[in-house]
Amino acid sequence: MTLTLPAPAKLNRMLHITGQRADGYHELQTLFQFLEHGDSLSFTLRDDEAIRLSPAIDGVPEEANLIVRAARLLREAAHAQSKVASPTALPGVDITLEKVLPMGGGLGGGSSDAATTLLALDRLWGLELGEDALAELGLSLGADVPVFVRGFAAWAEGIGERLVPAPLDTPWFVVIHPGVEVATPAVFGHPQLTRSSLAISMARALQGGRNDCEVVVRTLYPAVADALDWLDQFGTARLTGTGACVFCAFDDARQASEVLGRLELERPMWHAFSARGCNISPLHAALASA
Ligand SMILES: C[C@@](CO)(OP(=O)(O)O)[C@H](O)COP(=O)(O)OP(=O)(O)OC[C@H]1O[C@@H](n2ccc(N)nc2=O)[C@H](O)[C@@H]1O
Ligand SMILES: Nc1ncnc2c1ncn2[C@@H]1O[C@H](COP(=O)(O)OP(=O)(O)O)[C@@H](O)[C@H]1O
Repeated sequence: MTLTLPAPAKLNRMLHITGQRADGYHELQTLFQFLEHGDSLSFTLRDDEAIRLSPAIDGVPEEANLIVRAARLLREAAHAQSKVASPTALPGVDITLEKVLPMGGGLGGGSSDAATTLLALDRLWGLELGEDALAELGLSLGADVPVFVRGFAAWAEGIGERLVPAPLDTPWFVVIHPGVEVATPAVFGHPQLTRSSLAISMARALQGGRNDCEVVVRTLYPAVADALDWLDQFGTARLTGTGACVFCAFDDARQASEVLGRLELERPMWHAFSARGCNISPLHAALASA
């Protein structure tokens, strides 16, 4: 049996940096929302214990791939929680990845792939570890993984692990990838990064907010600044996460596709897509009917 599930993108509708912890990680306030657009993963159990991913992602060795890491971590956790006698007592799995989301794009593709892997294998292996345990495992893989495990649009605090549901509007978005890959540690390590925004309430954030990474990312990546300025003529353009993708909201699909048409003529070198925002992750919608 093969289980095929989506790994949707996320947007950070706003992102404020309110401090830095002793371990160097930054404290954030951010609004996460999912997009009806993303990667797709298929899982088929094997007769032996191997975990295999294909195709490989260029430049990401298998042992660093968040999909393989998530599968191995889940197997160890199942053993640690006495669900199985040994990690290799669970059948191996063939995982096929259809990669759509750009890497280092701020769309959370790697994190979303990891969350989809945790939920898919929890189901296929019959583990029922529970969402709290899966979110905690996810957090050890990356700060963005828990929101994809939980599957609801969220107001996030801490490093992104303290989540409460956020009643966001669900417009259509145009998302532009200006052709550069942003290194998240380079942004968070930058001396000029704002690290002391005042903490605000979710209600206030829902009325609009900035992305505190934007100033530094504009300086480090002129292509991102160019994309923000181009998109700003149609509304309020924002960076998602640490970039490189930028987005702008539209009332309907028609307006979004008109902007994509303009983009093709005026900036043919940029990749872009349009997709609707959603407050329940497409992963959870798919799991409910699988
Ligand atoms: C900023 C956000 C917002 O959604 O998005 P992205 O642009 O990466 O998608 C995330 O919190 C990113 O999460 P994620 O991409 O999982 O980051 P991690 O792998 O945990 O961390 C990469 C590196 O970024 C820095 N980092 C990350 C998160 C954070 N709150 N503070 C940090 O200082 C650390 O140097 C860390 O080593
Ligand atoms: N399955 C995966 N998909 C994408 N990136 C991955 C994956 N596994 C590991 N990575 C690594 O994680 C980095 C961040 O990827 P990604 O989550 O797509 O970007 P971002 O955090 O900016 O949204 C990549 O540059 C890559 O080195």
